Amino acid sequence: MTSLAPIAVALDAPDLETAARWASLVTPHVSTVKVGLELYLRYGPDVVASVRGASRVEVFLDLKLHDIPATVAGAARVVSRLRPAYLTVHATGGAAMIRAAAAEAGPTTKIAAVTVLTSLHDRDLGDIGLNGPAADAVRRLAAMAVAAGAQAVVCSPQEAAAVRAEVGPEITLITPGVRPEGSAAQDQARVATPEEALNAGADLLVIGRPITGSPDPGAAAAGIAAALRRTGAATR
Ligand SMILES: O=c1ccn([C@@H]2O[C@H](COP(=O)(O)O)[C@@H](O)[C@H]2O)c(=O)[nH]1
Repeated sequence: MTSLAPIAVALDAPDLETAARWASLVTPHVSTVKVGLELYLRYGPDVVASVRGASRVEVFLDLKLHDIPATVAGAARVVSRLRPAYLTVHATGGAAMIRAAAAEAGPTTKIAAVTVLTSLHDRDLGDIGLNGPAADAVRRLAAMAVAAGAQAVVCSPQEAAAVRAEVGPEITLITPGVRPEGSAAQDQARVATPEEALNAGADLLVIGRPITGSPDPGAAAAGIAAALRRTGAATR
């Protein structure tokens, strides 16, 4: 049996039937499926069971919580009952907020701190009050988030090596902004290929539209997984 690729397929579908179909097609090949805001806001907690189906796939709940500590603590407590492997919060919510989320996440849920969205360019940072370039802001936010109890960090593959050096080997590095060679970047600004991301130290690659936009999402996921195995990147 071949091992599952360290890929979280972003199930950014407009409806549950499509998301569940994509999940059933990709789960023979990837370790994780990611549920984001569109699905969760439309269907609520039931969506997690629907995309899990009968598989043992890990679920990444990408809700990007960002509020005062007490509110985020309550949200983390409630969604931890769904036993997601990861739950995201925005690192810019600050250390107290991250600490509150980490205190409420169950033992099987890692709080993943989103540093600087991969859709932002260096030139966008000033407008949102962050001192750039993005690589510096990501490194600062990652260090703060981990010190506050985050067990995973979300950054672009372009910052993965610097973040790994900053936070050490125990923290799970998750990288969206992954595009196989020749795929359009779409609204992603800081991108790299799957092989580059893993070689830079990423543990889990978030890939959505390059897989789900394919006429055959199962084959697209299998192709990326096989390419990673061929280059040896997946066995880093
Ligand atoms: O910085 C971030 C944080 C989260 N995301 C999420 O990842 C996927 C990427 O999907 P693609 O189709 O591969 O672009 C999407 O669900 C985002 O919400 C991110 O892109 N960047």
